Amino acid sequence: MPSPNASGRGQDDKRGRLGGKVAVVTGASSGIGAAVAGALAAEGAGVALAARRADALREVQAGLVEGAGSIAEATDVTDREGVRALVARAERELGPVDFLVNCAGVMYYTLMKNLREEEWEGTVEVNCKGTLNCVGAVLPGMLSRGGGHIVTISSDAGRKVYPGLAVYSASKFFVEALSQGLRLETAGTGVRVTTVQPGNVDTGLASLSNDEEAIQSYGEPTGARVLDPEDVAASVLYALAQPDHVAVNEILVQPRDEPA
Ligand SMILES: NC(=O)C1=CN([C@@H]2O[C@H](COP(=O)(O)OP(=O)(O)OC[C@H]3O[C@@H](n4cnc5c(N)ncnc54)[C@H](OP(=O)(O)O)[C@@H]3O)[C@@H](O)[C@H]2O)C=CC1
Ligand SMILES: N[C@@H](C=O)C(=O)O
Repeated sequence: MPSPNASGRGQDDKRGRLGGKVAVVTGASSGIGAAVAGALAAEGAGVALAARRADALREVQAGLVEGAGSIAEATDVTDREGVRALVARAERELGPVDFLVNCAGVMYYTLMKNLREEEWEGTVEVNCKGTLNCVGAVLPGMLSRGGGHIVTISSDAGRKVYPGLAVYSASKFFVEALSQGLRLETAGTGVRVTTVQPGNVDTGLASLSNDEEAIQSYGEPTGARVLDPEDVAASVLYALAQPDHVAVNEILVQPRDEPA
């Protein structure tokens, strides 16, 4: 699905803070990923949008500002070869990948005693292995070019475990540990690694849950004004738009009235 305005590196170099850069954004079919794709395109980056739902991706792509090159590629992040194909296409049609923004994720409110083992497994597959697949697909190119930036949407649940979200929290602790390790190992190579840790955001994420006992115990909204996906996209943009010598390693961004 190339956009009519798909363009390679260089054509928009002077437009926006990210002109001439190329980003792969996973989870771009909705919520935070869609907002990130929009924010990066508005700053002049070429964007490869990835998620499983092709129609939803196309809709997000159609809403991007005119002029930014983009592609939309139906991708399941749990499929390592599919992720490699996504990155290969992005490089072919947009240029070498400067930014990976890992937004694909799932979350199920569930109590451990209720043994929702398929949900446990799905969480590990998407949030942990999916993130690894994406990192693995871009890291060699970034290292060989001496630069790149990997941003992962973690969670405030990557800093503190929430009841009803034990496996989800574990998956976000995983991405925090992975990102810390990657950051330490790539220091001096030009690669930057950031985690963004949002609190509650107004997206459809919570609608995956159907363990009523867990939802009633821990998953009901507090009534506080939560974040919009665009608030999280602004944090991603802040990290990506820093001067070369600056690394914004972690950003905790929560609703004002839901500190944790
Ligand atoms: N909403 C919130 O309160 C918070 C969310 N987060 C994190 O933000 C990220 C985005 O979630 P959010 O925007 O809220 O929720 P959404 O449900 O709107 O977005 C989730 C995205 O992940 C994609 N996705 C899910 N499974 C796969 C898969 N196997 N392969 C590729 N893409 C997949 C979905 O696309 P598709 O179905 O088309 O594949 C969708 O685009 C998640 O990592 C979540 O943990 C963190 C803190 C708070
Ligand atoms: N806010 C977090 C958990 O409660 C999340 O949605 O990741």
